[in-house]
Amino acid sequence: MGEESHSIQVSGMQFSYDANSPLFFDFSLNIYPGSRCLLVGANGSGKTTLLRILAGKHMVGGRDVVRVLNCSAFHDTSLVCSGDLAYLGESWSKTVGSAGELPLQGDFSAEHMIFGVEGVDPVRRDKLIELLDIDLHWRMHKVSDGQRRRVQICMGLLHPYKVLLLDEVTVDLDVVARMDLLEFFKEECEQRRATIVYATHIFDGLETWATDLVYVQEGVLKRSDKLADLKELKNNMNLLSVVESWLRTETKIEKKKPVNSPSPLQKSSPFDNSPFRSSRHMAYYR
Ligand SMILES: Nc1ncnc2c1ncn2[C@@H]1O[C@H](COP(=O)(O)OP(=O)(O)OP(=O)(O)O)[C@@H](O)[C@H]1O
Repeated sequence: MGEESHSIQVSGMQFSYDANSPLFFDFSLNIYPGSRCLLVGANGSGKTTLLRILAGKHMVGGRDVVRVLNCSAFHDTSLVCSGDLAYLGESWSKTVGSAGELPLQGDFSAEHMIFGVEGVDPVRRDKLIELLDIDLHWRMHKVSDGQRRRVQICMGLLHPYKVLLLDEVTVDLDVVARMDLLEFFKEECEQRRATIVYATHIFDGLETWATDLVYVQEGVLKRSDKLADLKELKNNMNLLSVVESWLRTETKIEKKKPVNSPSPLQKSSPFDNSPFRSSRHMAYYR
């Protein structure tokens, strides 16, 4: 990577919701331009919080602690205003970036929403509308969750971001829309050296998509690896199995495992009624 500077740089970050128990303590992370970085971890491990901190939604320490594109994520509002930093979070109302804070839903069209975003390259806009298969006549109070999500994603991507933070945004999309969107993101990273951090529990198709894997456990950075260097993948494990094994080790479920229960590396089923299958593990299938 030579002397290239990081697009995301977190140095010794501390953050707590509750003064008595810090979620992040002395947390550091560096991500290079052009990376497609998967952010993984159990429910409650801090992924959403980390993405929100990177998106400048929480003030954390001084100007040097959380840097995005060489600016302070919280203090330099130009990052978001310019569209250089885009964040697509869980809910419609949380979306920031080029699209700004969006209204929830109402009796207006998808066209009204999308064409209301100013300063947009029409070619990019048309490409996104086609990619996401959006019908501009959709009335936003009548669409399905997946259709609403498509419009949200479209608006969040209208400006050519340099850093994109994704928090489980593909969860409502059908498989075709999800794969097309992932391919689009890949192109954006390769052609423009955009950086993507994607928190997800769904690993289908990501072995060949992602370049980096960051694993967070209860606010602690446990792993930060190039996918190409992951020995488990080289040994023909798939990504789901790798992450599953890390999480199972973390929760020490194996200690309780009865003799006939499946191997921890075996792909689990959403219909498995095992008493050891807590709701956190069902999250793989959300
Ligand atoms: N607004 C909040 N106030 C207080 N505590 C919070 C708040 N948001 C999150 N937390 C706590 O911070 C921890 C990390 O939550 P976070 O949402 O970042 O986890 P996550 O890894 O994104 O989880 P998931 O995979 O379920 O989305 C959890 O213990 C959660 O209860």
